[in-house]
Amino acid sequence: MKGPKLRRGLYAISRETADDRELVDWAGAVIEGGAVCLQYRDKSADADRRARQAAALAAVCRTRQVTLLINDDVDLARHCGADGVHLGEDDGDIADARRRLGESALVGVSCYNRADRAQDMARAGADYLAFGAFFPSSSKPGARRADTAMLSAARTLGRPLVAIGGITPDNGGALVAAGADLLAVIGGLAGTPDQALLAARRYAALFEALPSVPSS
Ligand SMILES: Cc1ncc(COP(=O)(O)OP(=O)(O)O)c(N)n1
Ligand SMILES: Cc1ncsc1CCOP(=O)(O)O
Ligand SMILES: [Mg+2]
Repeated sequence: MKGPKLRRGLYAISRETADDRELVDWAGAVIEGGAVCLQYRDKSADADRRARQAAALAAVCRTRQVTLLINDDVDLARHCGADGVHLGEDDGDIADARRRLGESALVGVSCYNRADRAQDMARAGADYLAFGAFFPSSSKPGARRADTAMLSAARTLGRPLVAIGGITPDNGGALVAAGADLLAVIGGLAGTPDQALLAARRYAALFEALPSVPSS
């Protein structure tokens, strides 16, 4: 039996910060603005900070009933009680993550601009397929680029689709119209908590304005 469900909407990804309070305030603001899913993404080698911050986000997300995924790190996801993990092509496989996290864990994967990988990952049981970067991203300048045709084609795979990379409230509508179920955003949610809240509202509004694209 599957546990947490992935809702359609804004998928907010954290920026790295040494300031725990700033991270928690940001999380509260984007959730208030309508984010349905959060990802803790910290590529630092500071294991104590990662454990502390992931636990803090887990507490916020539990209280607000928002899905929490951890980037890259299955052990951290298990220790903090997150709903699951996000895995890229070098971050381990779905079956191993499920063995370690349990059957009900959510496991989302990066597919970049690769239709073959998306098909393989859908077969392997990914809970969502992420494509991108759709636009230049200052958070990940070297990210491979994808186009909206990939999203439309991936509707046949029957999995929720996530779009990432340089997404703003102004360019995100085209991705939702092309079939994205979630928009994953880092830089567009930067700033003070008030700024993050207002930006989150604008992303969330894109999903209210546009119906979900049926799987073909
Ligand atoms: C929702 C989402 N999509 C893609 C990524 C990128 O994952 P990956 O390619 O493993 O790169 P890093 O984020 O680990 O640098 C993501 N994190 N989240
Ligand atoms: C992690 C990642 N993978 C592809 S683009 C990207 C960064 C997304 O951040 P932003 O929303 O600031 O472009
Ligand atoms: Mg990764």
